Amino acid sequence: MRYVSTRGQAPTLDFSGVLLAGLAGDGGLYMPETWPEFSADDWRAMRGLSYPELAARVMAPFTAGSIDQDTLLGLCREAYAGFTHPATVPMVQLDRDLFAMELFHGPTLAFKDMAMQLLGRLFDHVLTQQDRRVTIVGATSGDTGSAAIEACRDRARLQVVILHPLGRTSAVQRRQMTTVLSPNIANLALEGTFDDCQDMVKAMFADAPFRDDMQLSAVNSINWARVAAQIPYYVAAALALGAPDREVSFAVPTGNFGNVFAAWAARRMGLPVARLAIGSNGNDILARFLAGNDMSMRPVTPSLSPSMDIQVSSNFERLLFELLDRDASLCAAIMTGFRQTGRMAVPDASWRQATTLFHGEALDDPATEAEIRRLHRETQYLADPHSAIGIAAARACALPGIPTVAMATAHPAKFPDAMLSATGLSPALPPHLADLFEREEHFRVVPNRLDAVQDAVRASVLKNAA
Ligand SMILES: Cc1ncc(COP(=O)(O)O)c(C=O)c1O
Ligand SMILES: N[C@@H](CCOP(=O)(O)O)C(=O)O
Repeated sequence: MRYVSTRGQAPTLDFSGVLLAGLAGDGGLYMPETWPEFSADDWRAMRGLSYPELAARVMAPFTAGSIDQDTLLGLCREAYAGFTHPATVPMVQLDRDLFAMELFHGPTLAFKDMAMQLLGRLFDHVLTQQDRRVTIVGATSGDTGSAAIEACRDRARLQVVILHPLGRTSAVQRRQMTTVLSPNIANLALEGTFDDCQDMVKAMFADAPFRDDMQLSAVNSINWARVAAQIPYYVAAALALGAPDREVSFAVPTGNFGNVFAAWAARRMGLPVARLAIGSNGNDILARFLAGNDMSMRPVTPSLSPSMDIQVSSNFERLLFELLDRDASLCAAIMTGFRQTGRMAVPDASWRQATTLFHGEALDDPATEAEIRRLHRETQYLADPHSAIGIAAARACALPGIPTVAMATAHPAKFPDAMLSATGLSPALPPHLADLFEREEHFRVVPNRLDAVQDAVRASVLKNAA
């Protein structure tokens, strides 16, 4: 499989190339040159597979030409062996046609482990083949960082530098990152928002001498491999509910648009998906877009669901590229205009097309807390603030007779204050994290300036090389 940039000016690459490149050289995002499609019989043949087998089957067309199928299956088996639930991604029935798929049974208790546990191994495999080292720079609003650190710690060919927004994650999220003291891990606390962190990552990629000198790579969902590894659990959910002989809908708490774009990709590959409901917090740019084609940036406000405190949803560019029938120069022009004006000029026809599949629902903090409380009272289910937003979106956007699966993206113990305030309960961290608050923390505060961040990245690479 070859990959093309959404902005049309970068060379096409194979899967290994895309994995290591992260962001395309023209600032765009890599997309499969053509979409693989599975027939109804292909989907039926996947029923009964274990999760690692299913993941390898679904991802095989994307890695074809770079990674052979046996190797991919072996990596998938290793990646999901450490998940604490035997089903890897169990589903809980909340109502007659409403289910929650729990994606948080990996080591860092959020859905990011689903892709990151595989990505760490894919990086190791490809870098060993090519005898190379890379520096991973990542931006996190709370969960990507710890999942990347856990997946990449102590890997000799990887240096990992994670930027988080100072004071804007939960204490559990921050400590999951900053208490990992491995020499190949560095944590930078940026004086800014997650969007600033993400902009820094993109700016470092745009600085070609720096990018080449540091051998930069990415683990955010701007890296296609992240999105590809998030597709299989949508397939698992749909098959469990009767696909391909029955339609399903998904509801996804959304920030950077990577998770819900994986659902879109599953549909594009032939999975019968009726509706995609997007849940947002008060940072509701995507809900405003779907309601009235208003994709205009507003200042980010901290919320009970900090991982979704995002205004620039990077993966929206991938959907836009498709909505524009893959017109890369128009896509590039719209994205450049967005960064210049803070408003994205999506053509009306594309917006209308998006609204035939996507529906948005935004919950402010009081509504999020009310949803957590209601769920607990009526079903005894403890949903973290992000998952609760997804479940509320599922209820608001459900189609009669079609089951909706809401993605439960984080364990409630990651957000103890919100859970306590909503339910009076504070779920315990699992045994491997029980002493998290006694561990030593290490991170460096950096000003919101590219030169300061680049200096810190360079210093961490030199320190580990010494
Ligand atoms: C717990 C949780 N839920 C939802 C999201 C939003 O997912 P995405 O950024 O893929 O839209 C995130 C962050 O990405 C998250 O950490
Ligand atoms: N919510 C994320 C933000 C980054 O998203 P990604 O999927 O692009 O890595 C986080 O928790 O860090």
